[in-house]
Amino acid sequence: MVSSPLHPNKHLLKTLYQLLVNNFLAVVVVPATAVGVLRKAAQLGPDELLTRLHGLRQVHVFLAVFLPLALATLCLMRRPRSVYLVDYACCRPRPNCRVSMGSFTENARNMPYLDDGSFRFLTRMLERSSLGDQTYLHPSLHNIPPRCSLSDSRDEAEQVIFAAIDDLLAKTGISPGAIDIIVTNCTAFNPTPSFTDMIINKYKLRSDIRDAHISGMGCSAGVISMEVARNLLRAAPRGAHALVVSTETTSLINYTGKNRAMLLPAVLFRMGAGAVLLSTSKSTSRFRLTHVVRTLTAAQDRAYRCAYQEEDEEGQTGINLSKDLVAIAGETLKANIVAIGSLVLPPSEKLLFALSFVARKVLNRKTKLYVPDFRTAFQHFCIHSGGRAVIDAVQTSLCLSDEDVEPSRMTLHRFGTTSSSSLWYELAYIEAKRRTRKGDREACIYKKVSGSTTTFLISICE
Ligand SMILES: CC(C)(COP(=O)(O)OP(=O)(O)OC[C@H]1O[C@@H](n2cnc3c(N)ncnc32)[C@H](O)[C@@H]1OP(=O)(O)O)[C@@H](O)C(=O)NCCC(=O)NCCSC(=O)CC(=O)O
Repeated sequence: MVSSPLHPNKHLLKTLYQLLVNNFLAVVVVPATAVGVLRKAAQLGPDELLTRLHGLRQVHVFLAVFLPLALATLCLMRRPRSVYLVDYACCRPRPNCRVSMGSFTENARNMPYLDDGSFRFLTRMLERSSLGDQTYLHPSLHNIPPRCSLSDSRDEAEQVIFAAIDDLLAKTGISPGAIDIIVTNCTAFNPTPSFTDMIINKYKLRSDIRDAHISGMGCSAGVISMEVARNLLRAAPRGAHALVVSTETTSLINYTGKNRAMLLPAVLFRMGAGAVLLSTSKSTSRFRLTHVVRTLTAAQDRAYRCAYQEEDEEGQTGINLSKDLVAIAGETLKANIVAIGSLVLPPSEKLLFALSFVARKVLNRKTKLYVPDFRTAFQHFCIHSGGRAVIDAVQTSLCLSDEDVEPSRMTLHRFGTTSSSSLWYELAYIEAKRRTRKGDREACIYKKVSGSTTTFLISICE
């Protein structure tokens, strides 16, 4: 457990402080104003009050009522349309794709390109990875040596994408013809025709559909897809539907060299996909999307290179996961937290943060900056399960409990790193454990290649 429980007295004091600061208007301002008005009225007396009321001109009364009402209406009309999540589905790959630790190790032992040192590194990392015995890899990667042809990668993409969409259509009962927008994302595999064309062809979607595919943007591309779909929906007629599909093909892990940093993806990445239906209609929706907050640090060279597709010294292509990745994720998250905090934290946490910030600036640079208690803003956390060390780093940065990070650890254990779709597996885990209630808020925190952290918040309106 990262956060230790507070002493009962301190806990009571903190609860009182939160009640007072978070309800400052109701507890202090409103009663103080009411007392002031009543005292003034008592001083004036009923006759003087009536005379003053009669003295008010009609135009003043009209302006006092009409202007605030007109302003409030204008603000409401200018607000962007709310976007809702109708439902989501995760692909569970076919049983023949399942890969146990034993078979992974056995296969690795027989891979002609792995020398003893690389084999020992791979198996040691696998033991330390927290992955379980039931993750999935496409059958082409069970081969010795692995087959990684275009048709194998296409087959893998079709398997996971169609399984997730079929499940989503069955859950929501929506007909494919009612889909107006499709956004897909996959970092490593971008064939022609594109993933959106593949879906349009399979489900015979309408010819006036709007589509976009996002590639090369790592694990947070799932959230970026949601943002793109949300923006397209806001411009579409009311009640339109957007389908978002996030996946990663495991062909990305087919590296046949000896560079340790490039062998690591083979340990962590596994098959998976998530499909999500969004709409601007609230009637059948289960969640409301609230904010998407992005912090991009790709301008910094260290962050830019932390997950880098390249050729090694022998010309073998792979994704190089830098040892700096975890530290950079932590640093980026801190910057991201300031942006999220200003949007979602209650005034009590903002005040404590502001006070510690001022104390640090004015009094002593060594004063520790207060880490806001994000559990006051969210009930659930879906932290990208990009590796045990990534989850550890976020847990420590945000002072989260073991229970808060359990969905991420369990998703890593059961499905491995499924990249951009891991969020949907985590949400499914939380729901399967019946931990969600109406009004709960969830924070989905993603770290993507080139050093950006994307945070994406959803609230449940089920
Ligand atoms: C791989 C691990 C499970 C191993 O756990 P450990 O507790 O054993 O880790 P550790 O730091 O002690 O390291 C153990 C050994 O591995 C080596 N090692 C660790 N990370 C390495 C790397 N990136 N490249 C090369 N070697 C590496 C260390 O040098 C050490 O070697 P020696 O013992 O010989 O000195 C963990 O380090 C982990 O989860 N790392 C994060 C993986 C990651 O980058 N995930 C992001 C995926 S990308 C993603 O999610 C998408 C995106 O970002 O967009």
